[in-house]
Amino acid sequence: MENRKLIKIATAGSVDDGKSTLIGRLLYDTGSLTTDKLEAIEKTSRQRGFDYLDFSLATDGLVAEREQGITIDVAHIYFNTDKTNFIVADTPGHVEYTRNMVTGASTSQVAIILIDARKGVIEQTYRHFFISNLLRLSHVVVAINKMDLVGYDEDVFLKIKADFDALVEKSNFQTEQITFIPISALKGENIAKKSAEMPWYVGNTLLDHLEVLEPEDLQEQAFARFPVQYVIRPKTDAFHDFRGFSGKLYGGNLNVGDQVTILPSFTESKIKSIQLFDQELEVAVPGASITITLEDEVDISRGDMIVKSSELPSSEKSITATICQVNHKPLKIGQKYTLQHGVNRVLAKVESIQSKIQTDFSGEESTEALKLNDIGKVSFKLSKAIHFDPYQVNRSNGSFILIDEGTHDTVSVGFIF
Ligand SMILES: Nc1nc2c(ncn2[C@@H]2O[C@H](COP(=O)(O)OP(=O)(O)OP(=O)(O)O)[C@@H](O)[C@H]2O)c(=O)[nH]1
Repeated sequence: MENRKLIKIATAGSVDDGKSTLIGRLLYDTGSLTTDKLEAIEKTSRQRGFDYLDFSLATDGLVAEREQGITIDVAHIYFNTDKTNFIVADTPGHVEYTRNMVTGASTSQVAIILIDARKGVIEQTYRHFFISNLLRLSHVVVAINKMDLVGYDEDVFLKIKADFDALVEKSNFQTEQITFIPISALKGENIAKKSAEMPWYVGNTLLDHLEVLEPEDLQEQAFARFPVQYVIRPKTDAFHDFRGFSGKLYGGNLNVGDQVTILPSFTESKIKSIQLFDQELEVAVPGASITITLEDEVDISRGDMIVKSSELPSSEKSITATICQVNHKPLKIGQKYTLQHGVNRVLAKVESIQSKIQTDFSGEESTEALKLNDIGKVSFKLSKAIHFDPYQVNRSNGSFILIDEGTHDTVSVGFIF
């Protein structure tokens, strides 16, 4: 199997900063646009009387997807270079940007925060950076766009960089890397080719920078977590003893012979075999969709989690989490929701709202309710324990959604720290 790097990117920008244009330009410069699409862009640009190609048209007509039961406009756009596959989660900037960005970014490793060179750092830039921070995106690229409209002036770039640096200072953000790149998405300056207009900029082009990133995959440094998706019990006699547990492995490796604990029963056994399609493995790595069998006959059902006995997660009936409210109905103290953690569902009652967090880094304030797009710290009592890791250790095992029991709508996304 070809082993190409996969980089997942979240884009964040305010209305008209040029997000669509940038994505279209990346598609164009990597040869990822179909001839049909390119012809349509050329035709529409001509009709509109432009003397340039309007790449913002490239992402038009993409279907909105449903993610985790949230009706939300997140389009996943794919492009690739010789070495790397990229997925961009494109979320509209204008409406409900917090919930859109949270959803789009929660599976990404890299955030591109767009800033209009004419406007500089604005309030929404704070929010975008805050969310990148909250979701632990390991790399942030600050793309200062529309440099053509400020005469490709280095001083404009330096001023915005200084303002952003001041924001980083205020935030205590432990990012691995923040990179500033002056670009013109429209003209293609510093996207795939180095700009002759900005000789003062000595760094990489955006595409080169994205290609050399080695985003630390949080999952790979964590503990092995294997939520069981299916229990396989073939009926034929030949396979009488076979009982396989299928699912996707998150976190660390699992090996044949590992002593494991099955949650929530806390029963112990040993891994007898690991299969990947029809291949027998000694070791399974994170991200692999595998079927495992155990030495003992253990009662396991969908939603149970198999972990190494030496690496147990936290098991708690009371949790405190950072919540982003993604529904018009506010979250209030005393309310009950269905909390979905992986494939498991438990009842959750809001015990207290500890604070609402200001996304401009000005601090926290007390509140009785969290409204749409608010972010806050909330404590819950659960009907049953969930078995979780902190989000910074294992993203999938450290996050959850809250579902309204009446409407079945997702009302919040939560991250346990
Ligand atoms: N001069 C110049 N104009 C740009 C550049 N990038 C984008 N634009 C223009 O800015 C306007 C907004 O660009 P879009 O790409 O539609 O912006 P957006 O951020 O996707 O906007 P929303 O879709 O509303 O979120 C369009 O008229 C673009 O042609 C740039 O680098 N230079």
